[in-house]
Amino acid sequence: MAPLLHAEGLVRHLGGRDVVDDISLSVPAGQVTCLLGPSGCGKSTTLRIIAGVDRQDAGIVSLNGAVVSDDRRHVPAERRGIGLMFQDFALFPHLTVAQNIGFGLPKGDAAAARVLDLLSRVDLAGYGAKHPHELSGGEQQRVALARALAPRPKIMLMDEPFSGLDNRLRDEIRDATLSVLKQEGTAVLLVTHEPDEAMRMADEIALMRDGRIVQQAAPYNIYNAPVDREAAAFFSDINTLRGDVHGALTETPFGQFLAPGQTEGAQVDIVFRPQHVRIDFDRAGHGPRPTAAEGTPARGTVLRARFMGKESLVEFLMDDGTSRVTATVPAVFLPKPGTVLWLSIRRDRCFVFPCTPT
Ligand SMILES: Nc1ncnc2c1ncn2[C@@H]1O[C@H](COP(=O)(O)OP(=O)(O)OP(=O)(O)O)[C@@H](O)[C@H]1O
Repeated sequence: MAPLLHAEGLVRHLGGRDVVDDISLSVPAGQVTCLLGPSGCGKSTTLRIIAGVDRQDAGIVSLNGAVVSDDRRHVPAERRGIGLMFQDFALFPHLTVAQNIGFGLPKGDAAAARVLDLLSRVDLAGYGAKHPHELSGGEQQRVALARALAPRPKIMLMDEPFSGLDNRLRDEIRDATLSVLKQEGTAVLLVTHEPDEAMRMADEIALMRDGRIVQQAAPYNIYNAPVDREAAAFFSDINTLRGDVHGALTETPFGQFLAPGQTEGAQVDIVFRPQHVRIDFDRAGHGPRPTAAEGTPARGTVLRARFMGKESLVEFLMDDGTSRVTATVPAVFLPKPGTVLWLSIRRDRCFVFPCTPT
């Protein structure tokens, strides 16, 4: 089946550079895709081009199998059959909640029934006669969602739709929004700079950097098979051990790692997340035995330990005198600085990348 949204080779020059630099992207029916990346990487510009509120310098946008924008054609935003939701919900202050939701619908019984149905779906049954100023931020967000969904768009384009909300409310509203979008079967392209939000919402994440998509995959795959060190670091803290390649192997305090495809003498980074480090006590200068899964353990000295709420973060200087490793441990584990402990790392959770500047 053809994707609902397909963008091919999008380019946008702004301020003397390509802020969108050859973006290609597809969103299938009913699927949530998150455009994720740091501030300024070009997410919003990409979304605005797809919405039709900005125009690309090169590339094609197709919706439902029909080209809506290329170098000759440009269907305006309001005729693309898309739902739009931006950071500021921009409800009409002088209209009631029901009038806001029904704004884009032809007047009639069907519209009234659709408004009532949406009010109950977003858990605001009975709120139809209120005005936006009488609602909390979370309630206003739900009205904006209902308004965008009212004309039954096949695709919703959302730009940081939860960023104006209180932290405590955000998770709840994200889940509720996702459930309404899934019930309606709407495909979604959602822009966010928060990895947690993308992991929570997305069927697929398109990770952006400097105007390009560097990796597009399901959340599990993007987290567990990042394309490079920066992609790994975008989702959590990471540890990096740098080493030289000799005979396709790299020596580290945790034994040798395979560095396939790397040239002799090149530098590589062995990257792993703090939650994949296991800590053992020192037994008169010995640690645990090496295992196939965890490889050779290495000894380190605690530099600092901090309690972070759900877990503790312990930083080590390894016995080689230069490598530093951070481990996260569930609950409270606060060894004193200077304590000697042994660390093992999950070999299947280590990534070997060509060295990039830190
Ligand atoms: N009209 C413009 N003129 C010049 N530069 C622009 C213009 N609009 C955007 N930019 C620049 O293009 C880059 C990409 O902007 P964009 O808003 O798409 O990024 P973003 O990834 O959505 O960032 P954020 O998460 O901060 O919104 C930024 O560096 C921005 O300063």
